[in-house]
Parts: sequence; structure tokens; C-alpha cells
Amino acid sequence: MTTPDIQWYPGHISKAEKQLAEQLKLVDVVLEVRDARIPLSTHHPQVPQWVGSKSRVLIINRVDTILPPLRDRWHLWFQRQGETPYFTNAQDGTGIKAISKAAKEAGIALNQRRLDRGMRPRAVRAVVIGFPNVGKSALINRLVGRRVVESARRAGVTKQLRWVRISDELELLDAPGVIPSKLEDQDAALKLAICDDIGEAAYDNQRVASAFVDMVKEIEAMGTAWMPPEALRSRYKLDPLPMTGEDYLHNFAESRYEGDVERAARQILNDFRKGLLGQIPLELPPE
Ligand SMILES: Nc1nc2c(ncn2[C@@H]2O[C@H](COP(=O)(O)OP(=O)(O)OP(=O)(O)O)[C@@H](O)[C@H]2O)c(=O)[nH]1
Repeated sequence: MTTPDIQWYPGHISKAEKQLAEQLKLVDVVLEVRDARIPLSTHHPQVPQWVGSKSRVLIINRVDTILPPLRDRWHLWFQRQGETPYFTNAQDGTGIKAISKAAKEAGIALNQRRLDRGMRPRAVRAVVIGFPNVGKSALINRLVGRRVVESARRAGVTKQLRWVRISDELELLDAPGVIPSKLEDQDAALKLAICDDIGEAAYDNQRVASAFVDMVKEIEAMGTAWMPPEALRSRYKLDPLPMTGEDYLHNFAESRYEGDVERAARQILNDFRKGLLGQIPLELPPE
């Protein structure tokens, strides 16, 4: 497989980390969102350090993009790591109530500590954090029950952080904390690029698309409980089995786009991101 060589634009990481630290200072509970297609690659190793002694709720979003047997496998795997994963679909609201409940429960301990110190109980304060594009805003809007995240959250536009009251017991920051994806690990970076969970990073679509085809072949070979069979062949009428990802991309470009490989690469990546290739996971729980 080719190395995709995915790079951040300069200055992005430190700015994102500074902003994230500001947000984390204000809260009691951290709602960490990951992408169900790549729950490991959407983990940042520094999260435990950033969360410190605060409570954390682990959310695996886009549960609709993986098959139920795989969701169950991830559930088991996380439980074995001593974690409780909450699976959500922030687009249709599945699993959202359980998250509010978990966040409130995390606050019970907080208020007990306040009471012990002679302080008055107060609403739990929470923030949603995660890699770019994992569904943080959609999740906040679902938790609050209306659109609170401004669409104009463009880079460089600093805005005042505000609390949104979800109930007497729970308040949420109206802007999510963006975790800068960790690009030192190029295997993870590749998966982030395929899923578009990578933010303002530079990469080569053609290398990323060929690597994607190679990954699909590998996972397909492991059995159909994890993904729909022949995902690529059924959509493009071109079987990837006898060739490398790179050859597949070139053949696909020849057959569809008069040899325009860039266009073919974009098409494959966009189809995957829109779910048009079916529920293809890029990661399976380690054995
Ligand atoms: N299929 C599916 N799509 C989702 C889900 N949650 C969010 N999305 C879509 O994913 C895209 C990104 O969602 P956002 O909520 O903007 O993600 P974000 O993490 O706030 O993104 P950034 O602002 O880039 O950090 C949007 O097109 C959402 O509609 C989900 O559970 N399932």
C-alpha cells in the first residue's frame, strides 16, 4: 500500500489545541465523539490527559454507517477496555437521550463533592469534543433540541462561548471542541482522510482512494458480517479482487471518465462518504 503523506497546514494544530484547552477549563464533563467507521483512528492519545479528573462520556457516532453485528463487537471490545460506549446517530437522534442521562449522572458525583464542601449544587457543565466532521455540531443540536451551533464557525472567527441549558441539571457549551487529528500516525491519517474527518489537511485524493480500495478488499476478505458483500463491484460493475487499489482506480477512470483519474478518485471517496457504497467499516475491533 502507498503511504499517503498527509500533512497539516502550518499553525493549525497549536491554535486548535489552545482553543480546546480553553473550553475544557470550563466544564465538569467531556462528551468525546468518535466515528463508528474508525473508532480507534478518531481517538487522540492526549484525551485522557486533557480530560484529567473530569468525567468523560464516550460517544461512537454515525452508528448507521456500520452493520449491527459490528456495532455489537465494538460494544464488547470497549467494555473489555473498561469503557462504556454510547452509540448514536446524530442525524436522526438515535441514542441521544442516553447521553444526556450519562452526562447528568456524571454530575451527581460533582454535586456530592460540592455539598461536602458546603457549596450549593449546580447544573453540570459539559462540552462536546472530537475530530473534525465526526458529527459534534449535529450532536449538540440534537442534545439541545434545536439549532444552536452557528454555521459560521469558520476558522479564524473567534466567538464568545455560551452555555445552553438542556435541563436544570445540565448545561452545554454551544460550540464543540475540535481535536486536531494526529497525523504522526499515517495509517490513522489515511483513514481520517478517507472519512473526511481530518479538517484542513492536505492530501492526494488519488493515493487516498487507491488505499481505500485496498482496505475494502482486506475487510471484505474477513467476512460479510462486518460489511455488505461486493460493495465496490455492485456499485461500479468492476471487481476489485484481481487487482491492486491503484489499478482499480485507473481502470475505473478509463471505463467512466475517459481516463480522468482525479475525477474517479473523488467519485469513489464521495460515494463512500455519502454512504452510497453501503456500510463499509475501515476498522475492526482488535482481537
Ligand atoms: N450518517 C450520519 N451522518 C452524520 C451523523 N452525525 C452527523 N452526520 C453528518 O456528518 C456531517 C458532519 O457533521 P457535523 O455535525 O457538522 O460535524 P462536526 O464534528 O461538528 O464538524 P466540524 O465542524 O468540521 O468539526 C454532516 O453532514 C452531518 O449531517 C450520523 O450519526 N450519521
